[in-house]
Amino acid sequence: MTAQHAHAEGDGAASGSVLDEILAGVREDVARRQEQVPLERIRELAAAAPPPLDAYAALRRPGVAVIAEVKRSSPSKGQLAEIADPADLAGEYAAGGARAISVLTEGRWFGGSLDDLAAVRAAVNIPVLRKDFVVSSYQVHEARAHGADLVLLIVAALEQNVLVGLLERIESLGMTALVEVHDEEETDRALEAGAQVIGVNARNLRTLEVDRSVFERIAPGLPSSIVKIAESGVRGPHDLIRYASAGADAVLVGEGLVTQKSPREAVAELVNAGNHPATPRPAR
Ligand SMILES: O=C(O)c1ccccc1NCC(=O)[C@H](O)[C@H](O)COP(=O)(O)O
Repeated sequence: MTAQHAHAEGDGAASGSVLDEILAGVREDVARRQEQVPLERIRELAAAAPPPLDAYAALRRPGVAVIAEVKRSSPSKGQLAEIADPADLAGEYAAGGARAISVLTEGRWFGGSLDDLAAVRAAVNIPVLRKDFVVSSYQVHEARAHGADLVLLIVAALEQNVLVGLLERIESLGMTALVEVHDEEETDRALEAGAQVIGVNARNLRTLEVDRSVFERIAPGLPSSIVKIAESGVRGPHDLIRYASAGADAVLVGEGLVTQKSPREAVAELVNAGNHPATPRPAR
């Protein structure tokens, strides 16, 4: 099945197999890259990279932080935007006041790459997230070697012992893990694993539908020390304010930015809403 198939027919999503299909492709791609650049070499490159930025501190600063995503396409929507120069887009996001940049590095479904990550890293001085389907420590070292400060871990994609191991590996390299959940059970697993930054993704991985109320259900139960990120479904300031009312420290936004004529202005609008005195602040 292709990304276009899932978008056009919705069948892969309904069958619950989109995540499995993505993971199968990711495993093949990682194995191929590892043949070209062995683990030992990628570890050396990671060790030689400039030190990571403190993403936890950046996302805890006052106001609702905007994490702006470099997103070309997706299983739910197919192609969203031609992004010829991800570094330029990231520069626009940063100029608009984004607190961090998310870079999708998965190639088959999202049209991303590690080259995108490296280009964005070189262009901005704010934390950069490797947003991918990370299942192995090789990918964590790759992330660091290409300048990531944050790495996404999707609880639904990982056995608990693997989640714990990857989280520890990310932290041992000085990076921050953004641990993504979709329901209460995954949230318990994220907390048990020791996550400090939790993203509640409103997009259901089976149906690909966005349900913003999932954040409203889960976020209030999270300890105040946890950075709470609302992922997906922000189409304008009204969605940011809705998530802020439920305790969001940050929102992660893709489609709502890449489809705008001026991504810089679109980010600035969200940032202004996040800083507005009337916008609720998370309880600390
Ligand atoms: O975007 C998708 O269709 C998708 C499908 C399956 C797994 C992940 C998917 N997206 C990754 C993301 O989490 C989003 O890119 C991110 O939260 C931004 O969402 P949005 O602002 O709604 O583009």
